Amino acid sequence: MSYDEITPGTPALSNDPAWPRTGGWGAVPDGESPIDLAILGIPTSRNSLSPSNAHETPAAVREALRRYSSHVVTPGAPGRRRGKQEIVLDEALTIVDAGDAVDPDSETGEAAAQALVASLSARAQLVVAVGGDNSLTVPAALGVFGDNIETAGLITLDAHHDLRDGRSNGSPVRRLIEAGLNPRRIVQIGIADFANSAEYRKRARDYGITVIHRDELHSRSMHDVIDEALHIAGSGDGPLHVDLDVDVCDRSVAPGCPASIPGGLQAYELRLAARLLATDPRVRGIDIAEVDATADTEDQRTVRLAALCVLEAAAGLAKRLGH
Ligand SMILES: N=CN[C@@H](CCC(=O)O)C(=O)O
Repeated sequence: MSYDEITPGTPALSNDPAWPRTGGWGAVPDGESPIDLAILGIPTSRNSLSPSNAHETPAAVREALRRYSSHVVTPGAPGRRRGKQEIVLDEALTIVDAGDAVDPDSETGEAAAQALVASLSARAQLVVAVGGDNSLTVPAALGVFGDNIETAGLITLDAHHDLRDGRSNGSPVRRLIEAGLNPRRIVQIGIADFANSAEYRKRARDYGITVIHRDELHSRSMHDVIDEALHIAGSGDGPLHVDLDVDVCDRSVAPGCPASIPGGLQAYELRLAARLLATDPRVRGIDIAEVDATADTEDQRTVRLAALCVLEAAAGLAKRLGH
């Protein structure tokens, strides 16, 4: 679908040279020149517990990115007006699009996706992997951790523990622990009632995972929550990976996620979390999971939120790099 098809009646807007659009980033250049931000698609969907066409989402997110400008006013310290800076992401950062991993639902495809993330991570300050169902978190995180899994940490924004048995979108956190990730450096933000079970809650407790329940987020600022998460996940001084499962959001803003429920985070809360996390230099990878573009029938609002999370990650990275 072209940009003009999804915005009928606004051809002038799409052609305004004074309002350049983001996205459309080039492929990874040959050689070893450094990259600031690398994005790729990891289109997992076949092992999803709920039937999902999440494999169609990376392409939809790329299309949605074309709606937005990369103009950002980066905030100063919380509550302070000083320190604000105005930047254009596409000018401040070297951003590349590495395309999509092939058949990441299969074991060999998952290993190849992990290798692709690892190669990007060796060159880029931050890798953003667009899913795909939540099983993409395994190759995305393992690729980012590389040989440093023993010191690594994981932060999830997710309504679910993802500690199920087997291989699905409900098991990536357990699989990462079994691969060697220390569960005491896992922080799960936004775990929701009526979306998990006593058994999986017990697993989280037994592992020593830090759980910040959805209801806690009503009385704490996102800045405070993210600070705590970074402190715990980063305690090994190793690389951090962030899983943004969009089903942590309220169903009204994330209808394209099979498992989003009423009462979740607002869109701005997920966006703020993405930006704050990307600002920290220990965060080397972020994935965006569980959006099924074909179920996003309202007005593409879930795909648009996923695209904005990519841009928030870029804005956080720009701040990290001093822009
Ligand atoms: N990350 C998502 N986990 C959910 C998936 C549910 C679904 O696909 O319906 C879970 O384990 O319950």
